[in-house]
Amino acid sequence: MNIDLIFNYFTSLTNVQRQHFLALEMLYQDWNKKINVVSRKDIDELYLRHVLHSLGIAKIQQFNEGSKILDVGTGGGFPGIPLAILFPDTHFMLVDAIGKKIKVVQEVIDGTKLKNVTAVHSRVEDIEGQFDFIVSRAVAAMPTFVHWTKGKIKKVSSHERKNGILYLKGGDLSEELKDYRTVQVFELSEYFKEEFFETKKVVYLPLK
Ligand SMILES: C[S@@+](CC[C@H](N)C(=O)[O-])C[C@H]1O[C@@H](n2cnc3c(N)ncnc32)[C@H](O)[C@@H]1O
Repeated sequence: MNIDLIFNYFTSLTNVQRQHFLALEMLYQDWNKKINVVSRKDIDELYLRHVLHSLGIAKIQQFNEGSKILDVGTGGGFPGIPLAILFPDTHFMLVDAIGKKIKVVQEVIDGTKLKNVTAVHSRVEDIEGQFDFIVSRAVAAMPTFVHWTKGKIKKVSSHERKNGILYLKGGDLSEELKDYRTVQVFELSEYFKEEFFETKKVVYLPLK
């Protein structure tokens, strides 16, 4: 596995952040044997396909100290765990409807001793509270996702960019996004040169 990918694209990490990123390899290798949260093929490319991909959101949006981020349908912790390592002063709530996935996320939180992450076993529709941004990857088409997360984004922004959804998506999104006039699509190939990112994007949908 190639941790250098992370260190080369994020050059100002502290020692603690580097240790956290390094720890992910063992934790996911171990836990994935017990509870499958990452496909067998992908686990060998954890740093590329999961960690660096998750961090693509940070190339578009940096999170302020004290802000609150919700990761919907986090599965094994993506994109929430890598982002929580990168932004230790921001609070992340990671939610998934499947308990055994949240079990793995909790083990990763305990194993890294991350203090700024809460893992919650719930459908997102049942989550209370409001967040600055909602992040996600591979959970639902945008209309369904917007419906599920309605009312969960704070109206007042503490970032220059308006609060909203930051969603990792791939491929042709013209049909899926055609009804959203304010949506912005950022190509991750502009930030990461690996072939994996050729079709990968961050979709930003500001709160109405
Ligand atoms: C394909 S997985 C993606 C996992 C992770 N985001 C990733 O990219 O590796 C989709 C996840 O969304 C979760 N999910 C689907 N609908 C949900 C809902 N309404 N509330 C919470 N989690 C949900 C599923 O349980 C599943 O773990």
